[in-house]
Amino acid sequence: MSVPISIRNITKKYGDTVVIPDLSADIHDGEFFTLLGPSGCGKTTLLRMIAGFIDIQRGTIAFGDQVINDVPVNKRDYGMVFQNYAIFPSMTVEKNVMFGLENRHVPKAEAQRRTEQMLAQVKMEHLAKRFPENLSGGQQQRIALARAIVINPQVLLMDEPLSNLDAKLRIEIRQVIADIQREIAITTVYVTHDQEEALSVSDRIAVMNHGVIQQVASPESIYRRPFNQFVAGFIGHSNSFDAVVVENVGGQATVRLEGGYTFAIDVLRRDVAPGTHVIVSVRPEDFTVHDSPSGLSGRVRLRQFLGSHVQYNLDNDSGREFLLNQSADFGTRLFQPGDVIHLGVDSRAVNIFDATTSETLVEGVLSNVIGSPVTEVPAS
Ligand SMILES: Nc1ncnc2c1ncn2[C@@H]1O[C@H](COP(=O)(O)OP(=O)(O)OP(=O)(O)O)[C@@H](O)[C@H]1O
Repeated sequence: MSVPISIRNITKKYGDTVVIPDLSADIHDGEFFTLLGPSGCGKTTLLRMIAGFIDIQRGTIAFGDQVINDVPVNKRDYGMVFQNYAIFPSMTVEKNVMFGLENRHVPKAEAQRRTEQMLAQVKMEHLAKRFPENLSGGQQQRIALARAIVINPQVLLMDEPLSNLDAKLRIEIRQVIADIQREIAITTVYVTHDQEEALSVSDRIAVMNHGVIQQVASPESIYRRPFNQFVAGFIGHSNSFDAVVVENVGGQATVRLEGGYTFAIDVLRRDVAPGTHVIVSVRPEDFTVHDSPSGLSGRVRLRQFLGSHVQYNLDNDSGREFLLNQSADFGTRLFQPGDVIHLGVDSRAVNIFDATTSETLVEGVLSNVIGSPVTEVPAS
């Protein structure tokens, strides 16, 4: 039976180097929870602490009500899928999947039945008698997944399971993983540094940097309402403009960008005073192109056709570069290097960050990190 995982005040040091200073998180029963962050941010370390390969120096990790700090690796009730498949080369596909059941002394007939059922679920029943060396990487990872979940563990742990596969197989296998995870509703902790992968499969994502969770939220919230500039820049691309709040009457605000372009927004926290220096963050797809010379101007430096859209590298009046994405529909006007494009911003889609703390000033957006201060939003 699947259980929630509770992580409280976890610390990890290697010598004097603190890799995880103090981390807490709640992973809900049955959810697909992804640890996402740049290389070296500590996501594998955290996963390996849950798995029991790395000691928990301080803090606790619990599966349901059971604190597992002192439970040995082989007594923790999880299935794990690794980057390098880690299936036994000397055993057939069928034997690989059955291995965990035999270890748990499941009666032979039942073990056989569950193995067949599992192989059908990962669409590998026709290859049951093959040896791993005769399987592709994608097929090996299907077997690794089957082997991890056939034992009905409380938790499924996955450490960059797709990173050895080519781009097309990555998409195919991530759909297999997401489908099966939803079907059996097992609490899953998934580590990746690939943002598209995280956005596509997760119920919630924890974005990490330097051993600290920056934000925990749904993929849509992480992308649309990042809690700070790190999250905004790590997930997709964000253009940042220096700006100042001109007026703010109960959250109905006017903001002026460097260069003078001024626009109205209604999502600013109402406690942000006029005169406050802010960073306005705009996704490349959240500009509108003006026919008349008004708004924000950018001179085209480079145009790249990317299939579904055209990407322009533009220079603003101060010579700073920013990106614009336009759909590549038939009939969309293409600009040439040297052209000046006049733009407005979709004010619902912009994000505004405090220039000093880098944290969001959009009303109601929280980091949802356990233990972090909750910003009070005044009642209307
Ligand atoms: N055994 C070790 N001794 C010393 N430092 C280590 C050890 N293992 C990991 N580290 C350091 O701890 C930090 C976190 O490593 P970790 O592998 O958890 O990061 P990660 O986010 O999973 O990165 P990647 O995606 O590259 O695997 C890194 O700076 C790494 O160099």
